[in-house]
Amino acid sequence: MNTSVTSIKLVLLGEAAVGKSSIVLRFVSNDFAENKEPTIGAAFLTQRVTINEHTVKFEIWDTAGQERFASLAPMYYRNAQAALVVYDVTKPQSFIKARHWVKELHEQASKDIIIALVGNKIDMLQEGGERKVAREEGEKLAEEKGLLFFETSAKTGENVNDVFLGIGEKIPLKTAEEQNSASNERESNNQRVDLNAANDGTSANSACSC
Ligand SMILES: Nc1nc2c(ncn2[C@@H]2O[C@H](COP(=O)(O)OP(=O)(O)OP(=O)(O)O)[C@@H](O)[C@H]2O)c(=O)[nH]1
Repeated sequence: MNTSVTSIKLVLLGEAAVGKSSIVLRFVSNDFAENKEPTIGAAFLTQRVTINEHTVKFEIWDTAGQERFASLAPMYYRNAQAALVVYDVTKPQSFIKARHWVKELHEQASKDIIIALVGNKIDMLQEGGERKVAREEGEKLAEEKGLLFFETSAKTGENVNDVFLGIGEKIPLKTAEEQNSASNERESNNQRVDLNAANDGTSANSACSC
């Protein structure tokens, strides 16, 4: 069995209140909060999972969706190996915003970034909420742009783990030596990220004024 750990730097992007932090909370703590406070700046959390007998450590940057924080996003996606672009299936405007994020990532992020398009809050459809973004619209965008596609509910947990496992399965699992040299390279490119990453297993809400 391969005992090396592959770290995957992953960023979440999407309009405010689509459920980015809730998806992370479900994945990391298997929990949900009805009235979650908006993220300020960004939050950092980690979670380890086993994929094909290999340990993968997700280093997760959960960015704030509010417009006033939009200029900070490049700092978080610049060296990311994976991104979740999240929208709310009951909010068409959030799907338009998701399209913009996909375009920006393809123009500005690492050329081999793995992107998952995630339509969240599908539980609301069972509770009388009206679907405003058809599943086919999401699938079409994902197919056109080469993205993974999922519909999720952070509230019930439906498909949330599958998003992360899907990403983990797409990223080549590295040997320990390759992993060390990749993280050294990332360290020199982005010291701020790795300073925060030292807080393994904790979450940090960092109000960033940079
Ligand atoms: N019904 C339902 N509500 C959800 C779901 N995910 C999140 N919410 C609710 O939607 C609201 C916003 O969720 P957040 O996780 O804070 O959204 P966010 O995208 O991180 O928001 P910002 O931090 O402002 O960018 C909260 O009240 C959550 O409880 C879901 O899957 N279903």
